[in-house]
Amino acid sequence: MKYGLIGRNGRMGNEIYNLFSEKGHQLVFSYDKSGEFFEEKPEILIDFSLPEAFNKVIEYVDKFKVPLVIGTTGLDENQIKQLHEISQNIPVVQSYNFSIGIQVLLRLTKLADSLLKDVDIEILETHHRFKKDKPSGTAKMLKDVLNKDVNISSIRVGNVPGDHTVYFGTLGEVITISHRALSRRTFAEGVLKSAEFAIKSIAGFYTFNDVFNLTIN
Ligand SMILES: NC(=O)C1=CN([C@@H]2O[C@H](COP(=O)(O)OP(=O)(O)OC[C@H]3O[C@@H](n4cnc5c(N)ncnc54)[C@H](OP(=O)(O)O)[C@@H]3O)[C@@H](O)[C@H]2O)C=CC1
Ligand SMILES: O=C(O)C1=N[C@H](C(=O)O)C[C@H](O)C1
Repeated sequence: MKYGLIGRNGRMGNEIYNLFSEKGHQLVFSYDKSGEFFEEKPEILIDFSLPEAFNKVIEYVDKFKVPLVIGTTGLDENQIKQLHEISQNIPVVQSYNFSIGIQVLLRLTKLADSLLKDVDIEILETHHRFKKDKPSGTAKMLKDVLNKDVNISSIRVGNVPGDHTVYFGTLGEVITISHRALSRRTFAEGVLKSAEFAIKSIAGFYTFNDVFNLTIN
């Protein structure tokens, strides 16, 4: 596929570019703080940048009228609302985490919560020192599936790609459910699956859960 990448020069942009190149996909457009690269109209846009670039993302989606896969975290309510609005005309796949393992962690978290009574629940997320947002988007997704007021602790150390743990503590025992991304390649692989999914889909708002469901059914 011919794709466009917003945030091409970043850690994730680089990982996505390497994986997509290995698989024979061609970067024909990119946008970063340093400016724009344009070779031809892309068939799909991918955004892994920062919320500050969001207006440009919407502008480019409007211009190219192609599907969007967006992994940028720290988006506000209004930005999420805008993604829902544009999804009336194009397929949008949005997720704060594109790893398969986090899909499993979300399900395990929901299951543990449904089975335990009189339990204290805490979420801990650990990321590299360069991460700008806190708490992580994934921690917010975990809180959303629990659908209750759960405390999130955040640690920023070294070069950790992304660790998430949910603690369930009763007076007699503690269950911890953890996920560790070993590298950013795992996210890039999810992005590739999502791009292939989006290109074949009709307009609508999708998440990585929809992409994951296809891989297990
Ligand atoms: N959903 C998921 O699975 C994952 C999501 N993420 C999220 O992806 C995003 C990127 O992460 P990461 O690659 O580590 O971040 P980096 O800081 O390494 O990269 C950010 C990229 O965005 C560009 N950028 C930043 N601000 C602007 C702006 N105002 N206008 C245009 N371009 C801009 C930067 O351009 P320049 O280089 O020119 O400064 C850079 O290319 C983050 O939001 C992160 O939380 C990360 C991993 C997985
Ligand atoms: O910024 C990162 O690096 C990551 N961000 C995502 C998040 O905020 O949840 C996903 C992953 O943990 C890596």
